[in-house]
Amino acid sequence: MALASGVRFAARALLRPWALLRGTTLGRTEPAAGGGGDGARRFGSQRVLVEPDAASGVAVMKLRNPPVNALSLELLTELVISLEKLENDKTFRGVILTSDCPRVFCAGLDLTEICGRNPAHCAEYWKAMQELWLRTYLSSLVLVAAINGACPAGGCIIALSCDCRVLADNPKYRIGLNETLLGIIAPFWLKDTYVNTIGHRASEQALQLGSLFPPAEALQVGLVDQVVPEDQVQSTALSEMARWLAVPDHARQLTKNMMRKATADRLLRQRDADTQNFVSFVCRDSIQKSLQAYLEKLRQRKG
Ligand SMILES: CCCCC/C=C\C/C=C\CCC/C=C/C(=O)SCCNC(=O)CCNC(=O)[C@H](O)C(C)(C)COP(=O)(O)OP(=O)(O)OC[C@H]1O[C@@H](n2cnc3c(N)ncnc32)[C@H](O)[C@@H]1OP(=O)(O)O
Repeated sequence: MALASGVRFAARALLRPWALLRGTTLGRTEPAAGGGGDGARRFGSQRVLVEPDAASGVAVMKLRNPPVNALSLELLTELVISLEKLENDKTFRGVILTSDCPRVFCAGLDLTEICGRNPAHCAEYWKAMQELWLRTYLSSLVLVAAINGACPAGGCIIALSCDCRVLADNPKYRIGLNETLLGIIAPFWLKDTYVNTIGHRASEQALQLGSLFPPAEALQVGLVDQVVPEDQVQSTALSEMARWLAVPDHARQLTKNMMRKATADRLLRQRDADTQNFVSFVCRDSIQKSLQAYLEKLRQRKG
């Protein structure tokens, strides 16, 4: 698809400067425990584990950046690269995104990447965040989020950019965009994604209040498509995947593109300005103070 290859090109251009990733071992392939043939070989990187099943054309991609899968620059980069690898391999038609960390799907932005960092680092970090969103939101693959833990803010961004969301029924696993409670603001493209998913009024309310929805409410508002017992998240995600894969790829992909292109284009048109806004916003003294205070609170709150 022309758009997808355009984004792919942009991703490659953007990714080049990150070649010197700290401690990254990309492209490693190893047999899965107890696995045998090609379909059981897994690959990935330090922070993203990919379990491909060639027979079904579905890969399970697990975030593993303990303790809470905070979106560090490395994790963002490794997610983009792993997804690109699967997109370039015609064997694969779908990806299930899930967490390898207990109780947390993804804690959102790694606040240590934007607290006390210089503007150049914050800019590099935000570009990586934009890239992951563009890459997932416009992916030609079917993406199903198997949300097996808490899913605030940036975690919710990842889930929202998938085609379908299955959430484990545990009251501790709340999902939503809680940015305002940290004294920060969701960027326009994230707001757009929220509105596209749950509608204008519900987004207006949830964004201002920084609502984190427990499973039943998340289902009711349309933030997730299914809520199931924790031990059925993976199997339900696979059933959902089968439903989406029953549709011919070209028709589904063109329809996805038709539904999402305008939202993505809005960011593509003003990506640099969005980065500058982010940097000047988070580097303000007052915002740095709120982020530091929030991090401190998180560190003191145990259990
Ligand atoms: C006017 C101009 C406008 C311009 C606007 C432009 C741009 C907009 C600006 C910003 C947009 C940002 C969009 C996205 C934002 C985000 O994602 S912000 C991050 C939000 N995330 C959260 O609020 C989640 C915080 N974490 C938690 O609530 C919990 O940790 C949990 C995920 C529910 C898990 O709980 P639990 O299992 O109990 O684990 P702990 O709380 O004990 O945490 C373990 C350690 O992990 C550290 N940690 C947790 N979250 C983060 C994080 N997000 N970043 C970094 N570190 C994190 C926590 O401090 C613990 O560390 P220690 O073990 O104590 O060292």
